[in-house]
Amino acid sequence: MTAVHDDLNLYLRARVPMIVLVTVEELRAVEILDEVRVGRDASASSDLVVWDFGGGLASRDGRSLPAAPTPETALDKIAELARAHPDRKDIYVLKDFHEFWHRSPAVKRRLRNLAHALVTTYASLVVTTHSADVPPELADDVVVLDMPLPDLATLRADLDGLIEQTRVECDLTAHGRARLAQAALGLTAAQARRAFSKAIVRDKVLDELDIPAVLEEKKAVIRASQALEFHGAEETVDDVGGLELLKEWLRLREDAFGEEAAAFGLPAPKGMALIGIPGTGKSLTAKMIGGLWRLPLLRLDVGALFGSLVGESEERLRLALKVAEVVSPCVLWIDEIEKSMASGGLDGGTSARVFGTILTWMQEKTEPVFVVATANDVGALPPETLRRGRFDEVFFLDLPTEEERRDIFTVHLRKRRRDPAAFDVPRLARMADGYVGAEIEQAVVDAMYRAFSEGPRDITTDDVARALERLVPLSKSQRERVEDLRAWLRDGRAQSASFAEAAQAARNQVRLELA
Ligand SMILES: Nc1ncnc2c1ncn2[C@@H]1O[C@H](COP(=O)(O)OP(=O)(O)OP(=O)(O)O)[C@@H](O)[C@H]1O
Repeated sequence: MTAVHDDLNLYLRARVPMIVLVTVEELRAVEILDEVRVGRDASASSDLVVWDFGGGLASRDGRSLPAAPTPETALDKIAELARAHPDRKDIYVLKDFHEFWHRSPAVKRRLRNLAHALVTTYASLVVTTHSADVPPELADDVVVLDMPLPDLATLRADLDGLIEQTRVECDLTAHGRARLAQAALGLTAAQARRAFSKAIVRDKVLDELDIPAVLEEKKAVIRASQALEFHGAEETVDDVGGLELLKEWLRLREDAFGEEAAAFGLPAPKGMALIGIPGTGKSLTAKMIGGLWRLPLLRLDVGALFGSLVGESEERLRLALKVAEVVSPCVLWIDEIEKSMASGGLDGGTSARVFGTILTWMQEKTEPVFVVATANDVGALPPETLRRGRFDEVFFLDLPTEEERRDIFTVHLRKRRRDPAAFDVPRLARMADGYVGAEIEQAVVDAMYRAFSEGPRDITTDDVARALERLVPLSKSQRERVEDLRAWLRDGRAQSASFAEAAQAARNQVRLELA
């Protein structure tokens, strides 16, 4: 039994007349409702009756039911049936109703009437829909229940069932089976079944090699949701130059999602915001956290949330957040969160609603999903966004200090298989005052191109120095924008990400006070 079984059972017992079950998994929803019905009353005095636009009313118990080709007739017939047998604990499931309840006042009215009429019977009405967009007139009469994606136990049971059914050769231990089921977390039951079946069909054996295959399948499905993307844990702490304070903060929380931490009474970290000038390593840091904490990293592309149909954006967002919850513990990286506010109300309030949904979810989430929100335009963010309670810490990634620039040159020279000791890194770091990490990387790469085209010969400090001179850093070309952002830091609204910077800020503060 899952939490959704318990919730449904509770509402049915409480005789709530109408339940709206929000899910993309219609089949699973009907199965769960049937399990709840049987668990509650296995006698012949309860039936599960499903209506859809193509098939009319259909009884689980094979009873013959009146024809009901339209939503209006369906509601009328259900009212008649319930009135004729007020003691039956029948569950009527209505599919496709979201297609009608916004468009037809007659459907809306009949639904309300039916909900009121069912109060005097033992029958219940369940509407399955993929959108929680219930018409406001019905809000008083319904309970909206979000059906989560299948949990590990459900997927494990499905996998075991499939293995038995197909009699496939299974080389997996119990632990291996659990890992295979875990790889499918975040998929719907049907998608998981497809991924398992594909793995079985591939070589007629189920073994450890199928785990990456199921993970790949999951990546593809999640990518198709258009707003979420899986990232492998490829970045390590060594790929990030500087940002020592930020790294220290993360290291301290490295094991915070484990069982031991929970037993110790530690709350799981909620999230962090990374604010800063473009190219200072915000995205890089987000990717590094997944690697450092050995957690799956999901990137939510806020821009991709926005669909052309009404309600589509919120729908995509809700699905994405659901996936993150079910995959948890995980890191959810909300890239360029300010984009969700970007249209300035020109889209009929969609962006404001999307943004509001993200903030409310962050405030209320109970699953261990660590949110990393990145932004480089704080002007677009309402001030309450970065309130404590939502984030454990707000970090500001400033222009790198000289020491950090040395670190960043070292990282990128090493990355390109060059020995940093063969370069005058301190000279380059001094020259690169005002350059961000991305620009330093670009200078190294530009120098390599030049050296390659002139020989090829190996690159030297002078090549990199010349590449730096050719580059106009953002801190110069967009001085005002950069200064605005830095002023924001000075206002004390964020924690500096670098040790040296923090020390410098403290020194400046002391100087200011003395003056
Ligand atoms: N501190 C750093 N150490 C090493 N490399 C860095 C650092 N900062 C930036 N880089 C390099 O620059 C690239 C781009 O940086 P990144 O995308 O992380 O910046 P960002 O702050 O997210 O920028 P934007 O706001 O434009 O998305 C990184 O992939 C990395 O190669």
